[in-house]
Amino acid sequence: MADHERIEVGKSANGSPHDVDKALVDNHMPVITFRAFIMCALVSMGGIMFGYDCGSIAGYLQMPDFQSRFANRTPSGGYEWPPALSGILVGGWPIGACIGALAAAKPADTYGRKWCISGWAGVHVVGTLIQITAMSSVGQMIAGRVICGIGVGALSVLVPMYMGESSPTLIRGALVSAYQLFVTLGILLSNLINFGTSNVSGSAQWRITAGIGFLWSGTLAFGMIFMKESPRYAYRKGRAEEARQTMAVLHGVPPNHVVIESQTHELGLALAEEERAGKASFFETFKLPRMRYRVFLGVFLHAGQQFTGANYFFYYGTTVFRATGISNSFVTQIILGAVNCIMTFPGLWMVEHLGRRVCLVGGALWMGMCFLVFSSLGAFRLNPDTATSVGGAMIAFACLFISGFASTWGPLVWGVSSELFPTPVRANCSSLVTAVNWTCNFLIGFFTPYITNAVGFSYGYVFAGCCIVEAVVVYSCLIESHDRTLEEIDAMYVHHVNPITSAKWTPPPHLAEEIHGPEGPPPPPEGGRRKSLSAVEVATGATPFRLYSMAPTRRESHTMAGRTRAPSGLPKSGLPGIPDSV
Ligand SMILES: OC[C@H]1O[C@](O)(CO)[C@@H](O)[C@@H]1O
Repeated sequence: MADHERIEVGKSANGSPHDVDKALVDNHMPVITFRAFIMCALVSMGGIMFGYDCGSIAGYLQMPDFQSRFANRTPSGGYEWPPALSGILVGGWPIGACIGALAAAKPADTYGRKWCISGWAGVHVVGTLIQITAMSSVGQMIAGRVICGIGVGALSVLVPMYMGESSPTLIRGALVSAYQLFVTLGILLSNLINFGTSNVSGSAQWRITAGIGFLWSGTLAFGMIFMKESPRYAYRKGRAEEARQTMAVLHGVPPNHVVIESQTHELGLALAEEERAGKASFFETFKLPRMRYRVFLGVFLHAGQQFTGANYFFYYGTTVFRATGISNSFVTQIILGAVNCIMTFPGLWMVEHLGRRVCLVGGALWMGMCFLVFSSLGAFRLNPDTATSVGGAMIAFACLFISGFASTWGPLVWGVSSELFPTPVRANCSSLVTAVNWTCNFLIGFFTPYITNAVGFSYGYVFAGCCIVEAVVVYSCLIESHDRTLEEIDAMYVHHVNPITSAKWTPPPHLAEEIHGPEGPPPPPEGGRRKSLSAVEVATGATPFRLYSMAPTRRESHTMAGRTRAPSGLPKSGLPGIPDSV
């Protein structure tokens, strides 16, 4: 249809009766508008803040001015970090983040996404202020880290949620996946800035890096004031016209465009379906068919992501590589940060072409192998005479490890775990697994100094062992969800499909109809094949596009804690208080 051509369609794109006789237009829709670009650039600051905080501490611990203020003096006149101190300086941040992630959802539903994002970024500004003004009080420094963690943790839930709810359809999938990319970019930026300031004299060494942190959080806190509320949130609050106007502005089309009409209608359907499906309480979650198994898998994947050992390098890399005798460990940290950022791109391609199981099992085996070599070199070959060659080889294996992490377990775990959970329990399960991720992140941050003090580089064998266990568990327990609808994944777990052969599974005819209804499988969403769910769903249970499972098909009941009658021969919802038939 020609651009700007006005058409009378007689009724809405969805044929909804209330829109009959409304004039719709179907003119050209740009891929991205200036307004949408500014919105995305602004909220991506949330991802950068995550990575920046995570990556900067490694450098601080090695900076002489930071040590002279906060570390303990040794009898020889130097400085040392008692394990408890460095552990809490590093680990206080993920503990704060865990609290922030758990606290974020409720106020975001009450006050709206945009004001909460601005507010939590403001919390981060306060945390940074506390850190930067610390003269020699380590308690103040720790408090600042925890407060920054609270801000980042809350934003780790809200930023992907806002992106998913607001960004134009055509770029939504790419943008939401890009969140992990911004995290890796933040790590790299902090590594580069630490490198630049490490030779500056005085407290500017670390205060410059910390001060630049204001740029991300201050811009986000201030900039959000001028952003529009997420259309999905506005719609839920009964402000349908505002939602329509916002979508129109972000898509660069008039409010009566067919796409806006269709999306407004879908918001209505999604909301009605969510209300119909209801929410299961935390304990009811475990009574659903095979939910204990699936929750175990989700928790395992998130704990596993942390116990691959990636944060051993991101938090303590500078210390680790100084111990190998490498002259500038800040450079090594930059190399690791760059590998982490760049290798996230092939990961996005691999998961779509090789599938989840191959990526996760292959990634875990690869990382395990890298840690085996890394630790063996450090434990048995490293001595003052071999420091340059062995230290160099250790850096090479650390880079190979990070490549494996960044292209598999780093980004994939968030999407894969969310595909495990049916709609009514997704919010509960997602909070649980996010909290597990942050808690394990804390465990690595806190206990690493104790363990490395005791066993040195042999610590890497623990991570190697974890990676191998992870490969075995994923191989034996995780169903291949690539190119499957949520209904199929759900049914495959409920019907005990063998994970090892799951990629080739086709539903027997009677089940195919239960899954898809008599019309067969629904068409894929805009833009081709269905992709893994994003951090949006993980964090909130919200869905950036309308899920197949939210379509009001009759089969949903048997696996999705539905309120309708469970089809014969299939497990019932098992939820107390939710009747099997209505
Ligand atoms: O890119 C590395 C970063 O990614 C995460 O695993 C989150 O997915 C962080 O814990 C880590 O610091």
